[in-house]
Amino acid sequence: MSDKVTVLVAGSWGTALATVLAANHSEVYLWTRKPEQAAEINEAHTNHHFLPGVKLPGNIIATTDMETAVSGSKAVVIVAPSSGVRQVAHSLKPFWKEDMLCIHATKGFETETMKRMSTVISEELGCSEGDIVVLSGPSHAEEVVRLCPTTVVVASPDESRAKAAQGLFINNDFRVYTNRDQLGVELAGALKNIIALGAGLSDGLGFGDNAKAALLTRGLAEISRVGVEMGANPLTFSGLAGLGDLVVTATSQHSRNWRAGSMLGQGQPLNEVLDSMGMVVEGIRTTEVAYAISLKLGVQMPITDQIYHVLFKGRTPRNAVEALMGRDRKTEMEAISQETWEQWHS
Ligand SMILES: NC(=O)C1=CN([C@@H]2O[C@H](COP(=O)(O)OP(=O)(O)OC[C@H]3O[C@@H](n4cnc5c(N)ncnc54)[C@H](O)[C@@H]3O)[C@@H](O)[C@H]2O)C=CC1
Ligand SMILES: O=C(CO)COP(=O)(O)O
Repeated sequence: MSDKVTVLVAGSWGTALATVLAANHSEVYLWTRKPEQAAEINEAHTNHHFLPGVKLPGNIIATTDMETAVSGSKAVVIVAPSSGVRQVAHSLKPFWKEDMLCIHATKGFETETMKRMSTVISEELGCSEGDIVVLSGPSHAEEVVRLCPTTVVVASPDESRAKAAQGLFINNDFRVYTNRDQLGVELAGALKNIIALGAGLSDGLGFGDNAKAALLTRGLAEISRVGVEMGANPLTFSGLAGLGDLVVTATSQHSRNWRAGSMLGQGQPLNEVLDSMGMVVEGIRTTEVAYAISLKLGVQMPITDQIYHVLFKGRTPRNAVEALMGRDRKTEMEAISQETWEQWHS
């Protein structure tokens, strides 16, 4: 069987995952819609806008032609921003074969439909949601390409597919765990970006480590609360896709979500912040979706609620903090519903 694998799109994370795959496989095709970017990757072996100063392995072959990228491949990894995943999966469909493994590494929802990425991709490919494997966890592209030790999780209810994805990516620098909870892993990866925006806001306002620890802890509580309500395994949220990714995104200056939050906290307007980033900040659109989900399910997500009002309703970050600190007195264990508590203690 061919040792060719394919990554669909050449942003920061797609290119970084291509470098991991290039260490394990003879040919890695990297698809981009931009001819000048494909030429740069093939000729100079760089992708300077997304990963400045990084030399890419010579066995990464960039192309703008989907058929060339996909035909004969044993696995396709979709790494577009959530807003582009449906379009990319749609373009993939004519060349898609059922025996190809499909993995995605996108952290977000489709805003218009509030659907998860595995749902969107399976709709376009005409396969079952469980056939898609999600790759997530604490993994900044900038560190992965420097071969800093990194751990991620690959999740699918179909364990054989999760194991196949593990086999594709794992090496001494990039350790991969499997998990069956595709739903929980996808929710955790998307929702942590909201809390990372909040941590950036807090730092931008000049608050300290206490505030950030509170945001991370109570943020994880609301992510777990809504995740469990939607059917995820509570333990997923203390794993790599949950706690792990929350910590790395909310505390690292590599994080676009943290950086955007920090600029907002310093008083810059949202449109200026987004113009200056030049890369996707998934947490903005995810905040809209999570806010709508929390209203629809009647699940309290107080931090998400405040960040929604700061981003879209003109509330000042300081007023948002006052609102959070002035909430009714609570018991900490409301993080888990009584029903879930009883289920885990019966
Ligand atoms: N950068 C990172 O360290 C990590 C990113 N992620 C996730 O990976 C996803 C992608 O993020 P990045 O690569 O960082 O974004 P990026 O902003 O670095 O690159 C996005 C790329 O997608 C392309 N693109 C956008 N829409 C497209 C479409 N419809 N068709 C074709 N190409 C399209 C853009 O031209 C750009 O090249 C996001 O969901 C992000 O949360 C996950 C883990 C780490
Ligand atoms: O998900 C990430 C790291 O695991 C990347 O986060 P940002 O999109 O905030 O850079």
